[in-house]
Amino acid sequence: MLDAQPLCIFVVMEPQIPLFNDPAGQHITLKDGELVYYPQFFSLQEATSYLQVLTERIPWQQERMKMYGKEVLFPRLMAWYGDAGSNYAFSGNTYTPQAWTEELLQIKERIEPEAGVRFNSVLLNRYRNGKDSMGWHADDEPELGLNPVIASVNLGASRRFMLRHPQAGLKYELDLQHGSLLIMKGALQHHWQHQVPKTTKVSGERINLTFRVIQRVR
Ligand SMILES: O=C(O)CCC(=O)C(=O)O
Ligand SMILES: [Fe+2]
Repeated sequence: MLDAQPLCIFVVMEPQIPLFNDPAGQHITLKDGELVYYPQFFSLQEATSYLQVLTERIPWQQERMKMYGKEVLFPRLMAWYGDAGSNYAFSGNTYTPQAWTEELLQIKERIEPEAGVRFNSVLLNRYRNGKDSMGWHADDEPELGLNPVIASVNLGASRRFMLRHPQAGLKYELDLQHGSLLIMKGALQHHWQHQVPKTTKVSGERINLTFRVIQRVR
């Protein structure tokens, strides 16, 4: 049984007011995967400015997916940016990237030295309030290749990020705060799933950016 007797490792990050950026990363070694969490990767001012600019300038769309033969709306807004050709297929759709904006390129260049890879695309998700969410999944599409490095930038309301390793019965959770960076790497996407559940505790907006390397450019 998947969720029987999970070994619960529970981490709650202290809420902090990041006036200055602090690039210190917390290395979290999990069975079959690795996380590096930088609670204050961007300063409060930078993070707030990116949140505002992205909220206003990105042509956010509510996409549809097929679920059990029915068309349903994703419970969040999305956008896909990247190098020409870095098409990405998931949940029954293929997304063609829009050309990089200045802000997205700036963020990409800031995080690449930490991630140690050059990203060619980014998926943007906008959670309008606590009712918006993302269900359990792994970022294990063939385009992402073996052991992908995925860098996740968080702006706006803190949301709980939950991970589970169904085979080993393990769980791990952390709150992703405004201005933070989470790097997922190693075999994580092949063994762990993650989600951002709905919550009644959050009413504010949140934008998450997951920078990725799409390997098979079509
Ligand atoms: O919003 C988040 O923190 C998670 C985003 C995510 O898992 C994804 O875009 O694949
Ligand atoms: Fe994901």
